[in-house]
Amino acid sequence: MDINAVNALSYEDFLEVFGNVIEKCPIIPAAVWTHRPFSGLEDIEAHISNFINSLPESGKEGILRCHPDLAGRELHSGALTRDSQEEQRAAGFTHLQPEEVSRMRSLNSEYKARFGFPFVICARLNTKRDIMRELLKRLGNDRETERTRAIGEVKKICALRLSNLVLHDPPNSEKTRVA
Ligand SMILES: NC(=O)N[C@H]1NC(=O)NC1=O
Repeated sequence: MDINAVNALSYEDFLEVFGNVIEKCPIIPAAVWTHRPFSGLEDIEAHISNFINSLPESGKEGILRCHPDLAGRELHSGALTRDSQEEQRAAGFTHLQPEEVSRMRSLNSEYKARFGFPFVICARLNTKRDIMRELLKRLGNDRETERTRAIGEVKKICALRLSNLVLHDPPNSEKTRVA
């Protein structure tokens, strides 16, 4: 879909397509829709980022809490969103050894007990080994540093989800090619 097609979407259709670019937070694309017409993919991304930045800390933590655990129980129960399932598969979490599953679950619990929100990282940009190493390292952060870090990862996840939905071509390039 190119940006002209995005700008032509009704509110309902926009939400249907972009509703999960921030995991289980359709209110974010719903708020951003008001800013149409978008000049391109980066413009949508910037509006989403500004909206998130404008939230109080409790709102940012709320976004983090909408994310499922990596290698959590939902991975094999079919309860994940299609996006999350695919991202966790890409990082290698669908084929963990039993000891890796227990390690991830115990680190995830430790992290949640320390910060009050789940550990979030962009799975597509990391291998399972990187993720385990980061989880251990980030456990040493303070809550504010960690909240900021995790929201940065939410934005990376969003950028990749958006790039799967919107063509990078500048507007009208299709028409130019056809002509
Ligand atoms: N907890 C967590 O990081 N979850 C996620 N990361 C990602 O790339 N997709 C997710 O659902």
